[in-house]
Amino acid sequence: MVKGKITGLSVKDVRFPTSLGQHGSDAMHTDPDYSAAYVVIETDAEDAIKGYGLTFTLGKGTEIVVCAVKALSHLVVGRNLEDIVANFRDFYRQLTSDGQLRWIGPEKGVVHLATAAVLNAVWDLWAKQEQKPLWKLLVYMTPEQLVSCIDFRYITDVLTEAQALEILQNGKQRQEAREEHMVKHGYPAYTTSCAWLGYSDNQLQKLCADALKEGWTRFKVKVGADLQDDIRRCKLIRDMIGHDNELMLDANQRWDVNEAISWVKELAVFKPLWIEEPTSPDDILGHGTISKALAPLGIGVATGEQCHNRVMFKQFLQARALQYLQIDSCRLGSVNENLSVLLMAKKFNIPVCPHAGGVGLCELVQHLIIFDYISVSGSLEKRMCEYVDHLHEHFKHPVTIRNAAYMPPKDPGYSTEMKEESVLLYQFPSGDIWQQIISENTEI
Ligand SMILES: C[C@H](O)[C@@H](O)[C@@H](O)[C@H](O)C(=O)O
Ligand SMILES: [Mg+2]
Repeated sequence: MVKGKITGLSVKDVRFPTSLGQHGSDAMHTDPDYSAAYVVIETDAEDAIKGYGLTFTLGKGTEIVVCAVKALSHLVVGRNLEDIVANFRDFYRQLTSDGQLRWIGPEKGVVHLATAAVLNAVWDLWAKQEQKPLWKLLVYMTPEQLVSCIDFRYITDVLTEAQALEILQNGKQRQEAREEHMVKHGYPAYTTSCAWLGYSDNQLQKLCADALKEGWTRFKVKVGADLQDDIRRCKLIRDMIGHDNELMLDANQRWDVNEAISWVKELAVFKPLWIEEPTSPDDILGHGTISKALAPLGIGVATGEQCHNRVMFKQFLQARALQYLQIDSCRLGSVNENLSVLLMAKKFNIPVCPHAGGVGLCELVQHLIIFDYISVSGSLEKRMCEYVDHLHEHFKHPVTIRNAAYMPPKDPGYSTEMKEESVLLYQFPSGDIWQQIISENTEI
């Protein structure tokens, strides 16, 4: 039973200088400093449990998300947690439909990233008070409770509340067996850690060899800046992993539509399973054109990490413009909006392969995709969750990867809580790490 009134909400700008090692670099984001707007909510409950939430950014601009979180806080502080979870849809709508704030959205951009950070903290608090990892809180909620958390506005033309209920009721069948499978085998993952665009060939080969030894069988490589480089690096990695293992490509929105088609055709020889973000994340029809052109080659289109909201995902699904749907735990309106997208993906029979990496994205999205398998999709076919091997040491309950699979978290909450010393050290710009970088004037 949840309790307590939210008495405080704080938000911090926490940045990790990953650009110094080119970790996370791609054809469009050549110097990412993996960062987070990190939210902590407190209540007056005796248990003094706090809720931790975050959204993911690349360094610059995190301060703007911090401002947006502060702009939302008047809707959160003073609310009873019991009222929030009993009317979660209403609370979601209050955060996303404030008559003035929605003008800088609606449900997109900075204000939606801020909404994600705040709601992620609320879900963390709720799961902790129920003493369950979030995935288990969701699995053991009734279909009615789950549906009550979803704002169906703008998607009822493809998913009504009644259709969502039916999917979830069907999902209750044999869910114990699927939960057992998750606890025993975990959720299948792929790695992006070997082939960031800024890594040298030697780095790529060393990391790939290490990953193969660790049992990884699915690899994603960054492409899009230079075709000859892409051909060389794709050949390198394909030769190392062999033809029994999966290779995916990620262009991070670099190309125009026709350029994407011709460029990927040049890389088809390496038999990629998908091309990720081939063009603008806003170009739904463009993704459809690319999907159709590459289908004869057996190459799918994957996208979602920068897809604003459920309405965009609805149209991607309606237009058959993607073959792999990549939800993100911090881009969409938290668990609430991710639930609606998981249900729409099930309705269209499209596999969900979540985006992860960054700061905490692995820690968070593992809960959502484990729930998806147990209670919504019921399938692991053509499904895998991204894993990136950076920054887990800064979390109190970091992910556990075994045999290239996410093992279900056991600790209560949404795995969002960072170590206090990490927050202190990497807070921007006051943290010691940043004071040192700034004083050395290291190009950052
Ligand atoms: C800037 C980031 O590292 C992106 O390159 C990363 O999220 C990437 O798109 C991915 O799919 O992991
Ligand atoms: Mg990507």
